[in-house]
Amino acid sequence: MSRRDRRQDREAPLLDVSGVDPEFRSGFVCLVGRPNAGKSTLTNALVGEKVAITSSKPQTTRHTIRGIVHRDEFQLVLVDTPGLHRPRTLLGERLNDLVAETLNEVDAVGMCIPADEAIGPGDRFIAQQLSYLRRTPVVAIVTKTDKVSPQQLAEQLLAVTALGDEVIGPENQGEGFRAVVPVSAVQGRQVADVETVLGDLLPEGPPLYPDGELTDEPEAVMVAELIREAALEDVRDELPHSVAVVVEEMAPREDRPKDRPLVDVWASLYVERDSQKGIIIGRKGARLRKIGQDARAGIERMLGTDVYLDLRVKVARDWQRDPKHLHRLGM
Ligand SMILES: Nc1nc2c(ncn2[C@@H]2O[C@H](COP(=O)(O)OP(=O)(O)OP(=O)(O)O)[C@@H](O)[C@H]2O)c(=O)[nH]1
Repeated sequence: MSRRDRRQDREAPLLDVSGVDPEFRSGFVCLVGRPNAGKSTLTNALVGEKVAITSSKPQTTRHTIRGIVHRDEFQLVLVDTPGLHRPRTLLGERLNDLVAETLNEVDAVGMCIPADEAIGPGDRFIAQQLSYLRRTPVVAIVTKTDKVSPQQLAEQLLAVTALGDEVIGPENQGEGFRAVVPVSAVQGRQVADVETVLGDLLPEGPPLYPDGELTDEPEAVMVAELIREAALEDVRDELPHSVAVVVEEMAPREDRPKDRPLVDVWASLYVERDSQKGIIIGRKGARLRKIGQDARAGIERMLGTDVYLDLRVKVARDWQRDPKHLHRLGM
């Protein structure tokens, strides 16, 4: 199946494209990079609203969340992947499968490398994986430029170019990085350059989604991410990868006045051990109450309505290693 056929095969909403400029471009771009490289923050900066969840600790982005960048000349559908990393647990292997699948479907890949950290084995590993993508162009994005001096940035740009030439260069039948673009997503510096470089790599085609649509991720998944983020606040060091959230049910409450709708959300927060359950619940339930309040505030902001959140903490022993649990948790 050609890339163009695959694009038509996707369940994009039906659009009236009769008035579209024939030179309009549209397509899918995937940001990859080792954990903490700045992928989620850049996605947010490009899309202009909080769709991907950021955190200061690695590997919080378990779901593939798309943000859509609408411009006059192109529409760029961003796929924010989990950190591409060496598999350790079963969960790790699943993440890498997901990454591999995603990468084969996209029109361009942006490899994020932080400006303030030396290129390491993790970056090299990812670049090697990208060297297997024969046709998809890879752009290197040097992130967090606000954290380094101009001199350090210049050195990093050279080092990144060298990495591209070495790992995906002519010796491996590649052409190195198609471009190397510096950016500070936090300060909004050169975000437009990243957009232009990626937009230029998209094939000609009509918009894939209606204007104004920021993400096609089901709301329940975004709600689960918001709860998970609230749960990890303050305890990231203790429970880095051991929390998963399932939204069991989500529905507008009946019999509400039209101008004051309310959405009921029933969710379960899974941890791996009883001791972790204790941490989440906290002294006399104080932490769980705070998680509930924070998550509810975030969900209300996202949905624009009042929300009632019923949050239960459950133990699913070693869920990261158990395929049945992973399936149940939507992974
Ligand atoms: N100063 C500065 N910090 C940044 C910038 N971009 C990201 N960060 C910080 O770097 C950390 C990691 O950023 P994320 O966007 O969550 O990184 P990620 O690559 O999505 O991480 P994973 O989800 O773990 O793969 C966060 O603390 C961000 O605030 C930037 O342009 N400047």
